[in-house]
Amino acid sequence: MAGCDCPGGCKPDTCSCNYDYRGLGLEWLEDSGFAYDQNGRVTRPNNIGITECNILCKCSMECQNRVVQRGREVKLQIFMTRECGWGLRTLEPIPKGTYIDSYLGLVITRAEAERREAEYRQSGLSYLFDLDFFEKSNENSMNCGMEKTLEALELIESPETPDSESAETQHPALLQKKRRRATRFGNSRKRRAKGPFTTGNGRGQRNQKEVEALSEYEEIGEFRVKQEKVPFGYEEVGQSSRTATRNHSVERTSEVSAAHNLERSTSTTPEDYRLRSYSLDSKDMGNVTRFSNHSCDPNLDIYSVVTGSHEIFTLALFANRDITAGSELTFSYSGTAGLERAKEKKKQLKNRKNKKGGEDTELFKCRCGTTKCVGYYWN
Ligand SMILES: C[S@@+](CC[C@H](N)C(=O)[O-])C[C@H]1O[C@@H](n2cnc3c(N)ncnc32)[C@H](O)[C@@H]1O
Repeated sequence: MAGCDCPGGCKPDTCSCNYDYRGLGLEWLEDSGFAYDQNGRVTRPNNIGITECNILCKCSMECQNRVVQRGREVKLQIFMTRECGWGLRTLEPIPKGTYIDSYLGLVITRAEAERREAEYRQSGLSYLFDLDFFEKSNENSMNCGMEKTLEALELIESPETPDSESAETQHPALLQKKRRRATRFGNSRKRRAKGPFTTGNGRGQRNQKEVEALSEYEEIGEFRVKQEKVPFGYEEVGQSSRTATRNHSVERTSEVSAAHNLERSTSTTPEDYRLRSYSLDSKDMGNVTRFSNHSCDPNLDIYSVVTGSHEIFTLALFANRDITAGSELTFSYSGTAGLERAKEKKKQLKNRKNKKGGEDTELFKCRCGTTKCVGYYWN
């Protein structure tokens, strides 16, 4: 993690936290200013990550490049909707581009998320959110923003110093690219661990008994990290692979599932790649955003925002249009680029319905009631 030291305050052209995408030849992103305007409203599309100034920067909290970390300012209310259970609405008008709040929850491995998803199907209520922004950027051509950034960054990365930890190589796009490159050149040092409960800290491997003997929590600086047994074990040799999220406040998540050995492993197969991803679960820990329902015509968009460590990004919700007081606040569970996937899912579910009686079809039936409703959502 690196901080900026801008004399006289941060300026988009000189602040090292603001990567100048225009300089990389990305004509599609005309605005090379900060991600936020003077009023703190987001100006970029949400298919590209935002890096805010952080705790190591010399600028104050008033800096134009700090919005999400200042927290929620909009008055919200949880209410009972007609069709979708509890929902979230605004008590005041919200101008387009305004930051609403961030989707918070317990960080768990993808494998654990899959286990919980099966459980949540019984109740029909799920609070899981996949942290797959970079994963989807790689595999989904619709998410061209990050893909183009990756291509452009490839041009400036120095081949002599691929492992340098400079500010530039700490950029999430580059971190991801480094991982991709490691995969491409087959220099992965990951190998499958011996047992299902084995964890590794990068310097050695712990057996199941040792894992059970570990204290439940570790205090690591400002982070509170919970060690968890993970159903799938991978050992990463030679790299520390700890992950954590900020303990923001009582309302915010204070626990983190640290599946040490899944983090930073370089993928060898699509299955490895999938399993090393993370998800958020806000069922037991989270904030008001956990009550935000899905809509096929949402008034909020989700942005991946880095406010500190690049290990875990924040899922920040911004208004994608002017919103009137009293309106329900919704986002697309399928992602901005996910409508096609939702339609595809609809087809698959219909086929399954013909074979099995259609329980799943009902489970993901969308009740957003908008004119753009595609009938089903997929989360
Ligand atoms: C993150 S929670 C949202 C809050 C939830 N409505 C509640 O009462 O706690 C997601 C769950 O809300 C319901 N839901 C959200 N959007 C929906 C929609 N468009 N159609 C049907 N159900 C929806 C589903 O049960 C889904 O699993």
